[in-house]
Amino acid sequence: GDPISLEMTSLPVGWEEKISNSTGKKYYFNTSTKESQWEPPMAGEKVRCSHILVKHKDSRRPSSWREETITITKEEALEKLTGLFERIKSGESQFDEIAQVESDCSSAKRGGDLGFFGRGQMQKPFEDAGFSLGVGEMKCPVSTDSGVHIVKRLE
Ligand SMILES: O=C(N[C@H](Cc1nc2ccccc2[nH]1)C(=O)O)c1cc2ccccc2s1
Repeated sequence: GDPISLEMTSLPVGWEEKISNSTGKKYYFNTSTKESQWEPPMAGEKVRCSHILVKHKDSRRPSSWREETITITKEEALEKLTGLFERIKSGESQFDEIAQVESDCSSAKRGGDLGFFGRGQMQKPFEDAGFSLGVGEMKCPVSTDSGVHIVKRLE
């Protein structure tokens, strides 16, 4: 039969090893995020999520680009969040358009896109939601010290 080609796959999917033209040193390039880094990418599993955050008066930092001092209660924040979630589920509005206008996270500028993250990088309830979702799925509400979120897994 055909010779079996054994390819040593030590890099996570989407990463390539390259040689720097200026230094001749090895570096690593992510073909989907276009990120490059000198250290080999952690082989740990990663997910890419976007989110919509509604902060409230008890949030860790009750301030955002939207509002200097956030005074709504957690209950009011949840009511706002579920209203946004209904608009997204009904197809009335797109997730990224809502995030750009309504999210209290600075990622609002990127339609809520947080990029890729591995375990141990985000607050635990958010991480657990991100790693429990299938690609394209959403979870609402997810509560962290920052406020209440709609989480959507992108990759
Ligand atoms: O922690 C952030 N922003 C905080 C709010 C916040 N708290 C979070 C908790 C979990 C996941 C995302 C979260 N965003 C803020 O603006 O007060 C991040 C902003 C951005 C922007 C781009 C990519 C990653 C991140 S993480």
